[in-house]
Amino acid sequence: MPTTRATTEDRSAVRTLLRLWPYVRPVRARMCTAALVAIVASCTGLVIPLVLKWMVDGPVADRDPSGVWLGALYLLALGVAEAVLFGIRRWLVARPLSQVEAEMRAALYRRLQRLPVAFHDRWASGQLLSRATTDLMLLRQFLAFPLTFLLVNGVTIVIGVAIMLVQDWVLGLVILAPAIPVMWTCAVFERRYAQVTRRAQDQVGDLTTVVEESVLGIRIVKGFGRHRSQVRAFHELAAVLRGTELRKARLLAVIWGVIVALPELAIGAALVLGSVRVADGGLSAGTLVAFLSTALALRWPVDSIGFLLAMSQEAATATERYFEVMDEAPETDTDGAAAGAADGPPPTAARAGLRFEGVRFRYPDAPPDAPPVLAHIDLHIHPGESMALVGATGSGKTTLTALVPRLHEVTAGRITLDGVDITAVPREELRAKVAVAFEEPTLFSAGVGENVLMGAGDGATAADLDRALAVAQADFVHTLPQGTGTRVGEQGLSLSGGQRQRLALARAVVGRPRFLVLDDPLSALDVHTEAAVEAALRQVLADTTALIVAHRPSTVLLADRVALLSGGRIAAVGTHQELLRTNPEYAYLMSGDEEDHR
Ligand SMILES: Nc1ncnc2c1ncn2[C@@H]1O[C@H](COP(=O)(O)OP(=O)(O)OP(=O)(O)O)[C@@H](O)[C@H]1O
Repeated sequence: MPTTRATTEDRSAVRTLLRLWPYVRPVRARMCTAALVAIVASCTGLVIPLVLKWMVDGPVADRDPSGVWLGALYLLALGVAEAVLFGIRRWLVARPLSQVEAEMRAALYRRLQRLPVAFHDRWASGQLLSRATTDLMLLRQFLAFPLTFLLVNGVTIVIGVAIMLVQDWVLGLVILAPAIPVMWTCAVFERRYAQVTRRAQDQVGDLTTVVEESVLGIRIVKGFGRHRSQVRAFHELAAVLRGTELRKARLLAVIWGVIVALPELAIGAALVLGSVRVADGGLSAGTLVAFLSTALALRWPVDSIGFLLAMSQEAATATERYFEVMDEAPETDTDGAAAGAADGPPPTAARAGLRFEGVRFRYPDAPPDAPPVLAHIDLHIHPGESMALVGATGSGKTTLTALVPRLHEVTAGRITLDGVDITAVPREELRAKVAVAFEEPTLFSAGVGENVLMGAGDGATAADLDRALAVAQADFVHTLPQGTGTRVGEQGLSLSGGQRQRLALARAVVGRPRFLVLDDPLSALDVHTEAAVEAALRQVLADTTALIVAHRPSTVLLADRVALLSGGRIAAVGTHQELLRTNPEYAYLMSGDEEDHR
């Protein structure tokens, strides 16, 4: 299962999180206002101990009931002000942050659409899914809460400690004593937590992949009675994830223990020391009350640091995982020197059509010592000609067809359309010129008509749709409950294989492409339907240059000529009959039902 596992050891969480700035920038004013409001709210809480001091040393000592009531009123007003301010903060950030999350998700989706097929070959879909969902949710939570509160709590702690030192510097120093061990624990925690978080988030991605694969492959799972082993595999992965989450919980428990216990001990020590000094008359009771209330008011800001740091680490990991995808180079529109030649020289007879010149191709993730899938391909398909591509299974036919619309890039050599290097043609233009249909037809969760019209530009009409459906012998569409508006289920699973293939073929021909690349498009059809499709397709192919991967003589007969792919080269080119006579490999590949088609 391909996943990416980056190391987080040398990562700076701050530097990683700073990469979020371009997305946060548009809402920076609201974020700053919200942080300011939160700081004011938090500091409002610190005024309460000072009111308490005033009450204890004043009205309480003087036994003045009206002064005590006034003090109580002040305390109530401060409490209400604090609550209202925190409410305003929440209101300020909620909407802008969901906007940030939505924008980041849209950017990720845009990038995924633009990343080359080689990237998608390499990445497990669950890893991408978990980045688009869990990771982005973690980022929103970080921006809404820890980002603000690490700042707010930091400021509150500094102001609170300053107030305590001003009240009584000896007791203040007692309270400050745990600061160094707490900071050291935080630093160690951060490093360890970063690694475990990364592992957990990657494991969520793996688990998502297993769930997705077993849902999509439910027929295979059931058909082969593999449900128990699938459940076992899921349980095993879930147990690994649970172990990692428990490790996270243990780390959190340790830091929480240290962060809570040490300051509590310090408060206890300050309480004893302060009480002794009040008894000796060296400290007023009001000052001790104010001091301890301030210390208690700082408990939450200090205690929360543990989980705020944990959430920040998770957010840093999520950012890292997000940018692993965003940093991948998307498909460029045109490449280097060839760009600009798209308008190119007018095609001459020798140059027109589809040409492969010394094309070599190796999959980027193939082992370095493996031979290239395509070693040296030279092939010329004339304008309006249809060429069948025949070869043993695994000889590279699908690979060769994928090079024409640039789903993969040639390793060496070049492919030209009407004399123009395909790398010089903007991809959008190239893919408008070249239509494709693959053996495994993918349909999207949309209406049948929408699925077919995906193959045409915006100007396509209902007549174009009907023509394409007729060519592909897909008239069964009209008998569906809502005709061409009928939605096909996820991946079109509610249709038969042959029906899906015919829709994919209709999608390929609906835009009247100049070049057509078909990868064994009729393999799932019965002979009668195949013959009908071929008859209709022949009219389409009359003015289209086509490359058709074929396994069966019936499909080969669609084409004007046949190319035999063998050993990474075009071993022979000729008509079906010529090759049958002169090429033993071709004759062998076509043996079986060839007699019916002579
Ligand atoms: N994404 C990939 N990464 C690495 N190698 C690949 C990839 N896709 C295919 N291959 C390898 O490339 C070779 C050619 O595969 P390809 O699918 O082009 O053959 P094919 O002639 O179309 O086969 P078939 O007739 O069975 O469809 C095979 O050895 C295959 O293992």
